[in-house]
Amino acid sequence: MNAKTSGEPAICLKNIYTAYEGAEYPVIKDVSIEIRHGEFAIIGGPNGAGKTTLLETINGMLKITHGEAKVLDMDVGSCGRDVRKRVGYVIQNFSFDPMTPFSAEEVVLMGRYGLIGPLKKPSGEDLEKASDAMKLLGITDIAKNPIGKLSGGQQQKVLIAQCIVKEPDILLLDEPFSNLDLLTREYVSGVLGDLAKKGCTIVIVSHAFDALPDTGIRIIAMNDGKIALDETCDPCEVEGKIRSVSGGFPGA
Ligand SMILES: Nc1ncnc2c1ncn2[C@@H]1O[C@H](COP(=O)(O)OP(=O)(O)OP(=O)(O)O)[C@@H](O)[C@H]1O
Repeated sequence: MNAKTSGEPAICLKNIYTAYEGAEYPVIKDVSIEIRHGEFAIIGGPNGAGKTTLLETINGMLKITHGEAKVLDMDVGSCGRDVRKRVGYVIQNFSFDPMTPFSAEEVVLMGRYGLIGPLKKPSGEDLEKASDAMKLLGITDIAKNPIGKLSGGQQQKVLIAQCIVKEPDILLLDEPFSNLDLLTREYVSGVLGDLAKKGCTIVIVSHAFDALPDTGIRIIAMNDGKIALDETCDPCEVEGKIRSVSGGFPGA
């Protein structure tokens, strides 16, 4: 029985502390949250608050020093690799060398590799799913272009398509809108909202709140490694709520 059928939340953190290797103090401090299947959650808060660190904790990439973390019913500390097979993660700071020897469609197809298995060729179905994901993100016309020679926004759409083609149960996206123009932000946000309606849990770290889907948004605002606010509201209320816990600009 998987987490979806057992009625367990998709993500369940209890009194979690996470520290980077060699660091004296934890970044994430005593965080407890439950995020249900199909929820659309935004993690906000000031620079350095621990938002990326929280995503990487959920994805089993960092050492949990205290507490209990379960994702899709699996213990994150001992089953990180299995967790990552079912979680899509779009990282914040990506950069492709202009000479990277892969086309956009090859990068999208890489999202299927975990499902295909080692040393196996993609099937017709894999190619079809990659093609569908590219259509969904509106990048079919650049499919054959070298990834390193695309614009930042085009590369971002390729990386989102790569995660979608994996058909994950949870999608973690770190500032996915940072390179996208307003209309594209609105469109991609709608795509993510539709995925949530189909049961995929969406967790987005973002500083941009002007193009959220028209659905209940769970806001998790962080400050200094802790949860400062956790509630569900309408999209138009998100920015005000994040501002209310972010404080002023340091030095202002
Ligand atoms: N690889 C690392 N090793 C050690 N400390 C790190 C590492 N990455 C981040 N940190 C520290 O963890 C803290 C939280 O960083 P994190 O990237 O999670 O913040 P954030 O809220 O995502 O910030 P931003 O909005 O600027 O992206 C910061 O104090 C940062 O210096």
